[in-house]
Amino acid sequence: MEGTHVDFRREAEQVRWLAQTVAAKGWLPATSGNLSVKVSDAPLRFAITRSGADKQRLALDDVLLVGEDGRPVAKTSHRPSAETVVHVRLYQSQPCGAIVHVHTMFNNLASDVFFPQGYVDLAGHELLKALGHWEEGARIRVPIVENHHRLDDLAAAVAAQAQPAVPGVLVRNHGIYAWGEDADAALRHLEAFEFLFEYVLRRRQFP
Ligand SMILES: CSC[C@@H](O)[C@@H](O)C(=O)COP(=O)(O)O
Ligand SMILES: [Zn+2]
Repeated sequence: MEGTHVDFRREAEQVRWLAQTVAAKGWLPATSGNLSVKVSDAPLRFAITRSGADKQRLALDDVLLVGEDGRPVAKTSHRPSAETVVHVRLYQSQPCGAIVHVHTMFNNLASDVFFPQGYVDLAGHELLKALGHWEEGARIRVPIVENHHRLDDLAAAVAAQAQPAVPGVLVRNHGIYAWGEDADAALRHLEAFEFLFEYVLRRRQFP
């Protein structure tokens, strides 16, 4: 089969590292979430978790190489993540090398509470620097899209709202897609978003 020779061990190890790191935080409950690391741009190839894998115990074998059609490049008995199409659309539209999708309590709450206004407003926080905003008075809006049942629609909605200056898109009562230039940056962005969502929600309890 075409492409079976592609060596993606380094990217597969990065996916496993990301998955285990994020799973240890409790951010991938009940086999939810999916994670990927780009291997090449032309043609687009990336390493992604298989569908239904428990990321706490992810093996290298649970990471598949897929192409821009979202299908495995080589023969495998596993299916790639059901949400692979979202990763495809993000790689095609954003300058990024890794994508993490997680379901957490605070990103679900934030996506629900702020859905009517369409975004989560983040301002006045030191941790905005971790999202690349070093300017004084930094303020960003993290977009929230509907949790479309059809994954092509979900992918289109996420890609339409994605922007390089805000490396994440929330999906209503589902989770977040966050990305970065590499695995370290994607994890840093995710950690910053999760901290800030928790802060914004907890802050509402005080006058
Ligand atoms: C197990 S519920 C979560 C899934 O429906 C989905 O949203 C998800 O994030 C994981 O899908 P997957 O196909 O395992 O990558
Ligand atoms: Zn999901």
